Amino acid sequence: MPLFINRDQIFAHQVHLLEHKLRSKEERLLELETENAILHLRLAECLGKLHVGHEKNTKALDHHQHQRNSENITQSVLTKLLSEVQALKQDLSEVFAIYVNFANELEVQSKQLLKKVEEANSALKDYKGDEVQDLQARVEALERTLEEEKERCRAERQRRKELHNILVELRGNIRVHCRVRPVLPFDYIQFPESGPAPSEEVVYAISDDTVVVNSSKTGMPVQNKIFEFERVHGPDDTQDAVFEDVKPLLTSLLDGYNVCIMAYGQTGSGKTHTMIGSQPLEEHSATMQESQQGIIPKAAAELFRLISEQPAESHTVDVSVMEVYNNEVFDLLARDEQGNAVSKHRDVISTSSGTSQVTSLTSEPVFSASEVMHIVSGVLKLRAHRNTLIHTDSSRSHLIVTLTLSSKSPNALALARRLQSAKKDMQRCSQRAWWSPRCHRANPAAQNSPDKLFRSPSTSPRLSPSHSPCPSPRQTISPTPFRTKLQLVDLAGSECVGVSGVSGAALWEVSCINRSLSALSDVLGALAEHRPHVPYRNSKLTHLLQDAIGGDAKLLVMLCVSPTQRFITESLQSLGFGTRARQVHKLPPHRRNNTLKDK
Ligand SMILES: Nc1ncnc2c1ncn2[C@@H]1O[C@H](COP(=O)(O)OP(=O)(O)OP(=O)(O)O)[C@@H](O)[C@H]1O
Repeated sequence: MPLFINRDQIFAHQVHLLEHKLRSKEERLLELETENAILHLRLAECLGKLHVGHEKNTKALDHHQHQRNSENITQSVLTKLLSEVQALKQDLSEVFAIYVNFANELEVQSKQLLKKVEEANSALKDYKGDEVQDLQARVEALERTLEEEKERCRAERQRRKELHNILVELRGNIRVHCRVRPVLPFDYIQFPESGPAPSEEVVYAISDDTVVVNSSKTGMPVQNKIFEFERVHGPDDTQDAVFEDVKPLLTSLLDGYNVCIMAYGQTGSGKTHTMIGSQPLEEHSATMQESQQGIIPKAAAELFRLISEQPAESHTVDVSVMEVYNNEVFDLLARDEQGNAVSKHRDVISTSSGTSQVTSLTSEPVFSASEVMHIVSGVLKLRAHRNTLIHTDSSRSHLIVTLTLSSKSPNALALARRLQSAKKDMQRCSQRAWWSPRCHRANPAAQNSPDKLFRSPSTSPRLSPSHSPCPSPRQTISPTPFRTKLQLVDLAGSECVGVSGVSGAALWEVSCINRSLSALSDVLGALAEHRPHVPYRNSKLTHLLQDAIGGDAKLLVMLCVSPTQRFITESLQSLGFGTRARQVHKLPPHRRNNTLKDK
């Protein structure tokens, strides 16, 4: 190891040491600075916390101060309230004292009043003894008189009705009933912009014999047109209610009158509903609900009920059904060689006694109402129907159901009518005999045995016996059955071609329907005006119904009317037809001596 260390080396060594120390000092300084910064941070944190604590403290102090203030206020309010309660208590005790005084006073006063009332009552009793009792008696008497008057009025109304009915019968008037149906979906009018809208109701049944139509023309005030008929039914009237007023005619049938009930009205006005009922064809049977049945099933039931009250086996009933379609008569009970149901064309002829008759018309014996309806519902399928804009199932033909009643042991009234009728027929025939060779020629045929013409009811089907023109005196006293006819007619509906929207074959149908209804109207016009010629033969319908319309049968026209503005023209036309029908004075109805004619 060298002994001499030069100064530079020592110096360098010292510098190195000093540099080392400096570095250590600097490091230490850095550490201290870091610590200082941390301590600064902590200080800041502590200062922050101190500030928050100070704030909290201040708030708590404030709160405390506020509480103390509130307590002071509450205390003062309580003190005030207490003094007020004290004052109120004082007032209350004063009021109570007043009330007690008042109650005592009231008691004294009511006692005094009661005493006065008792005194007044006893005074009134003395008074009532004379004038009030007298007044009371007069009021009671007046009430009694009023009741009696009301009763008399009711009886008078009833009597007026009965007398009117007798008058109608004596004058031979046609009875007209009217039924206004309810508003139905097809009463709605289809507007291109807004779709369907209900048409306004304008036809009202205002009483049991009056219909009012609110008729308005554009720019004119509304006019009420009033129509009176023997009976008017409103939209709420049931099938039973409608039949109730038709029922007496069935008794007339057994008393020897021919009867015809005919439904007239525009298409869709409710004729088929009224005459048959409103259920699908298949259901037109005995099973149709009784309340839903129309006049035909109800009349058949009533007829058989009336027969059941007569001596057994005294009556037989035959049914025939025909339709007038496109002015031709069709027998709906006819059968082909194989026995299948076919509708066959038939002719209507006039007999020399002035009646009309359908040739070779098939009739079947029936023994109950359900049998009648079974046959009728069977042939309804053959009836012409069509779908029109107004009515989806519109009848295109006039349907005529005839029930012929043959009576072997007629009642006294029927016998009297028969005698009277026989006399008339003999007179008529003897007057005609001097000029009518046909009358003489016809007599031998008329003397045929009744058995040849009236087969046993069990043989079915059979042809209706044809009329012979003149009876002989011997025949008038022969004890053979006599016949009365119940004709039930569901006419096809009148309609405007434009409204029903039909064309082609359907147009021809409408034209035929309208022409036959107009012919019916013409016949009524001629009868009402007593014209010498009545144009029965202008249509098959009028020719066929000649006896019912102009003869001595009891005829009831059931007008069916739609209630809405949409069909007002047709409704007014139907009501006008009914009014015209009422004006017809026919021969007073009498029993026709069918025995003689049929022989
Ligand atoms: N009084 C009524 N109550 C309830 N519905 C009714 C009434 N009258 C008619 N209707 C209904 O109105 C519709 C038309 O009635 P209906 O078939 O009897 O008319 P219509 O006069 O016979 O018509 P058309 O002459 O075209 O055959 C049916 O659906 C029927 O059920």
